[in-house]
Amino acid sequence: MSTLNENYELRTFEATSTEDGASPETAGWVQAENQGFHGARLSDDFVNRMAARLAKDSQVLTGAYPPAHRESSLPADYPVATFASFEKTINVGSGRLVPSHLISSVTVRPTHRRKGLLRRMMTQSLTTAHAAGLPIAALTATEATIYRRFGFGPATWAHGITVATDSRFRFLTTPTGSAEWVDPRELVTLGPAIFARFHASQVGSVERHAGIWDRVSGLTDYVGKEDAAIRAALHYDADGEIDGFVSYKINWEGSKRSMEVVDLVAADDNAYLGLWQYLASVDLIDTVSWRAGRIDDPLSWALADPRLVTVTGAEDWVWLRILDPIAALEARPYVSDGEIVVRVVDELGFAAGTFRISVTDATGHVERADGATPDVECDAWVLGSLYLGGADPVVLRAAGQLVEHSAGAAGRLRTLLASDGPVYGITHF
Ligand SMILES: CC(=O)SCCNC(=O)CCNC(=O)[C@H](O)C(C)(C)COP(=O)(O)OP(=O)(O)OC[C@H]1O[C@@H](n2cnc3c(N)ncnc32)[C@H](O)[C@@H]1OP(=O)(O)O
Repeated sequence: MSTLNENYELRTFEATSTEDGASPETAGWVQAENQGFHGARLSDDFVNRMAARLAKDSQVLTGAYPPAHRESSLPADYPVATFASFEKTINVGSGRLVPSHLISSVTVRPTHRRKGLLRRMMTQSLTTAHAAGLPIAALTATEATIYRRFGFGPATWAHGITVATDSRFRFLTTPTGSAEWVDPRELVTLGPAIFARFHASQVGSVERHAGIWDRVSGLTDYVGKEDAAIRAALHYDADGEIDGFVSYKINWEGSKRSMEVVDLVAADDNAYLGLWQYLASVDLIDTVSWRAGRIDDPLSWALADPRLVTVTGAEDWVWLRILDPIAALEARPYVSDGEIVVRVVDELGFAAGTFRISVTDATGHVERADGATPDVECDAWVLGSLYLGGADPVVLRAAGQLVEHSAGAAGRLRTLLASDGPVYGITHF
């Protein structure tokens, strides 16, 4: 790798916003990050709003600044590369919420790419998180080819679905409760408590950051404009307590009328089906699409005609990186007892070594076993994919990404790392 990137100054600072607005450093970083994702130039008001959101989550921002600023270039406050990290919890099963290092906003200006700036910012950030004792790092990726080299593996997935909501839509068992329209802007206040219940119960869920609520409520789109086309409904349980919401947009294209779900959060299974009942009850609509459907979707099992649900796409969602295998593997729950020795190869070193995982009475004990013969061997990114139980070691062995040193070991690892429920999440960051 070229050492050209060493000429750049990396500055790391907390996102800062006061009553007077964003600090100049934060404002420049926000503009640069937005342009890195090909966004339109942002108004000062929206930059201040974004900065306030980043500051609310104590996001730590890194910018790369070239050694010499060209007079005719963008302002010197605009870094040529951006990187953000912040701490949130991930549900690793049985309601266990593990503090995690979330990485976001990774951009490098095209005129400065492939000089190792991403590698430098990533290595620095992971080293800091590891030193701080965070067992896991996580991100959502624009491209699936970037992050394996840094030890991240896909760990949760989503299905794009389109559901026919015409007169054939009928549940085998009717969910209880009812739905009611709400001003979508209310979701900024009502949404977080509903999400907290989802998050506490769903393995694979990532705690949400403050910026999400502006978008799902239509308060601001990606360039700061209000999206007044967003509509929303709440779901109430049989006792009248709010237990779910959906926000959505309606598309009219000639005679085709469809709805697109922006966000759907349910505190439990009944509320989930109740929200679909509501969506299917909207007149003049033929289909409802959602980018973030579950892989194991109860919807198709609940419907009299499961063929109403069409899977239109499959997407990797959260990518995990194990920073501390012992802490991470002891933090998650186990559904069966057993023992296995795993060797992890990690170019960056954080997860490298041989580890014995012993589970007794559903409690995991993990220790270094560097002299022991491993049962299986894999790269750090594979461990990230296996960690929550959403990926199958037997399939990874078939793909040539997990090596079995003792017969049947991939199958034993599958049993040992099985999750206590379908792995899924609805947080993009
Ligand atoms: C978590 C998130 O925020 S996801 C968002 C990612 N950002 C984007 O998609 C915005 C557009 N793209 C970019 O800004 C840049 O091209 C980035 C951030 C993807 C890469 O930044 P660069 O500084 O060019 O990467 P850098 O030079 O450090 O490359 C590091 C390694 O990744 C590889 N790499 C970089 N970009 C890509 C890519 N898009 N696809 C595959 N490999 C890549 C490089 O070849 C290099 O490999 P090596 O070190 O193993 O030889």
